[in-house]
Amino acid sequence: MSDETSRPTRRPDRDDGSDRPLAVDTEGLALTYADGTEAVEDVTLSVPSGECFGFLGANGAGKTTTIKVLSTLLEPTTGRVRVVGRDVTAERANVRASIGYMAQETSVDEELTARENLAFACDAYGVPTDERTDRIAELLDLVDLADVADTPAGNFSGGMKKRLDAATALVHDPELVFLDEPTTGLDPTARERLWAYFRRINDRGTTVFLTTQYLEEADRLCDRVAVVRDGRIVADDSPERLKRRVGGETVALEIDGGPDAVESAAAVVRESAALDAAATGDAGRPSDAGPTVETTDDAVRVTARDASDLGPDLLLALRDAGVAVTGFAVAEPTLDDVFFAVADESVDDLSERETGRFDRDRGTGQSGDDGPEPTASTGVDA
Ligand SMILES: Nc1ncnc2c1ncn2[C@@H]1O[C@H](COP(=O)(O)OP(=O)(O)OP(=O)(O)O)[C@@H](O)[C@H]1O
Repeated sequence: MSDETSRPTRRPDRDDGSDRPLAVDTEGLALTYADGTEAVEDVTLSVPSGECFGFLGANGAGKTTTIKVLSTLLEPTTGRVRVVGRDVTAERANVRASIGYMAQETSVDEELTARENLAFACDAYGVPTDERTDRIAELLDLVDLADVADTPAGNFSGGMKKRLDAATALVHDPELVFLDEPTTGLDPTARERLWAYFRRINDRGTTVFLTTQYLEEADRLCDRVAVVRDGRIVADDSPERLKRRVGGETVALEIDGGPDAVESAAAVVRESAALDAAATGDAGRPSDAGPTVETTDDAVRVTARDASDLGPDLLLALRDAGVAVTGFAVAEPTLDDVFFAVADESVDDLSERETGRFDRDRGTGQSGDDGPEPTASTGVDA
């Protein structure tokens, strides 16, 4: 992928005739800890090979517990859990050989150099001796640490340690890598760099399963995201489609002449045929409720699904009514809107299964090609 700033819509392994198994395939995954905490209650997911998948949730939602089950560190209490086509309980060793796991806490040995850390990981994963030198050199290049290969990791910045950690998880060339909140605590520049490496890893064909609290991270990196709340999936779709369904777009029409002129313009907008047509879309969800028209001191703001499509017709209606529009801007929804909507307990579920649009055989929703470009959003510390 060439663009380092936003994730183009990609549809890996959907219609390419590939017979690779789903990278992650769970049905009703649940895990209750020994003290009775029901950390994960019902997680049903299918992640196709090659996807960059984001698993979002607030603190305590069940992300790490789920990832530990998927990476065979914890046994599920109930449910069917298959990873790279194998059952995580019955075929644990085979699953382990095919996956990499980057934990939340950095696990590099600070006494060892970057190269020695990777050599140690090669030992641990049983990488054939004759492949090690090339593999280590390739990974040091991948994460941009070749120049400091022989420097002790204790001298590295937090971002460099994370990059080394990511490389360590890849020494055995796994089909699938789990990254558990990989950029937590890093500054924006280090985070940005790490994203570039994750893209490279994914672009080489490794499936990426990423947990994060940073919505921008999911937006920028992931083909698809699921949001977990209280151990259950409450949304599952491409970032573009989730944003469109939850947030709606807002068109701001700037009007000269003060509040009275703005109110007159709002009346024209409310009476317009364009708004009437938009109001007859799908109903029943917050995003699908009809368009809303609000006013500020100097603008009329129209929020609706595909509000940008309404813009030209609204401009025409205002021109025909003799209203001067001095500015026009479209604000796109963000993943924050999705997150806050599903964090709000009054919105039960935005998953594709519930809306009937999820096609489990394809493993994802339909293309979001016509969706808005991903926009930057802030982290959530809920
Ligand atoms: N070993 C444990 N024993 C008992 N309860 C646990 C244990 N580990 C986690 N929990 C609880 O399980 C729930 C889910 O925790 P988990 O760590 O999976 O969430 P998370 O989404 O990864 O959160 P965070 O972002 O804070 O890491 C929480 O209520 C947590 O307190």
